[in-house]
Amino acid sequence: MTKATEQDLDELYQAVLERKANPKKGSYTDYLFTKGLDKILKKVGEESTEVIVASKNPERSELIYETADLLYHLMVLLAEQGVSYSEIKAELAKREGLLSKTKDRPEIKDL
Ligand SMILES: N=c1c2ncn([C@@H]3O[C@H](COP(=O)(O)OP(=O)(O)OP(=O)(O)O)[C@@H](O)[C@H]3O)c2ncn1[C@@H]1O[C@H](COP(=O)(O)O)[C@@H](O)[C@H]1O
Repeated sequence: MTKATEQDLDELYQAVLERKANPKKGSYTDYLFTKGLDKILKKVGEESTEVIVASKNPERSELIYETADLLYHLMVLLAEQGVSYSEIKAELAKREGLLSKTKDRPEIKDL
């Protein structure tokens, strides 16, 4: 468990999964699961746009806020679609291996 002032993505994904397994009245996460995939996709789209807009604002706090919103909605999407966050981490780890092998291969460095 990270300290109370931080929440990592594993913990966030677990909290979202827990809410899916045990719906709670008044919970926004429960509201999204009840509305279903199209609503979740709409939120992912909106939050992605908000990250783009925030990136143009010199005030970094807006980008931090909108990125947190996007990551949360992505975790809800993964849970809805039955994809675990561990699978995303495994995919990233595979790429790390791939990219380290490309270091001596300038012709594929842009992969
Ligand atoms: N990390 C989040 C989180 N980030 C953002 N949000 C919610 O996402 C919504 C985004 O705001 P918007 O203005 O875009 O959406 P809205 O207008 O309220 O809703 P829509 O009408 O667009 O559906 C807000 O209601 C936020 O409260 C979150 N809601 C929950 N979590 C975490 O999810 C877990 C489960 O929480 P509950 O949802 O409270 O059960 C806990 O760990 C929470 O910390």
